[in-house]
Amino acid sequence: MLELIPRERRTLLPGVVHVPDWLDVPAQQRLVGAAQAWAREGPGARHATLPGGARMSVETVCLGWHWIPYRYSRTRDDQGGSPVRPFPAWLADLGARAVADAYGAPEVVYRPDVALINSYRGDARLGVHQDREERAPDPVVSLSLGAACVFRIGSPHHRRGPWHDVELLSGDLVVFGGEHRLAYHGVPRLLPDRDVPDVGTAPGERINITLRVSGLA
Ligand SMILES: O=C(O)CCC(=O)C(=O)O
Ligand SMILES: [Fe+2]
Repeated sequence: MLELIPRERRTLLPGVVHVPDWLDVPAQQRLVGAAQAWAREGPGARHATLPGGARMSVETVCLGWHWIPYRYSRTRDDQGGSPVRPFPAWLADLGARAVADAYGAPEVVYRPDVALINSYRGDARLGVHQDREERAPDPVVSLSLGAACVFRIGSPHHRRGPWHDVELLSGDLVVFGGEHRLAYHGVPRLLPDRDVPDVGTAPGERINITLRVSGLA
């Protein structure tokens, strides 16, 4: 169905920008194809295990640095120890365009070297957390593909809100940085009843790609 109410680009909080429909459908299809290939390579995507023993409901594959709750490694230490897949230059270029567009700052230099590709299915969700394993101040880029979701973001200081809840649809971009680089955020639920363009995700699946600058060497 046609989207009747145009969704506006919005600054949700200082440093937090939502750009609806940033990726056109062919670009979304290319990213989904790449995400599926990454998720199949080597030991593949996995449900990471939290320090308390709980298994995350999202399935994740990493590029550049392997994220294990809560650290980065060059090797997939919770999957047999093979080297993490390299971070592709084209994805860094896409990240740089995302930050420049979101912030309206073409001069900004942004060289991400980590990607987390999360697949959400069914009741999968992501509890509120900070992205704080990085050692660089650069923003986080988030690209949404497939099923819609509620994305929740608040302040860097309060784990329990108040929250800004925003619906993310396939093709949407969110950038969070500046004074909200360490904001608590999460994905409380998918919105399975929304129409989804045919971008190649499995039925009901949402894929999110987050790009970050690790600051690690
Ligand atoms: O799926 C999303 O939109 C957010 C993902 C996220 O916060 C993360 O991977 O750290
Ligand atoms: Fe996050």
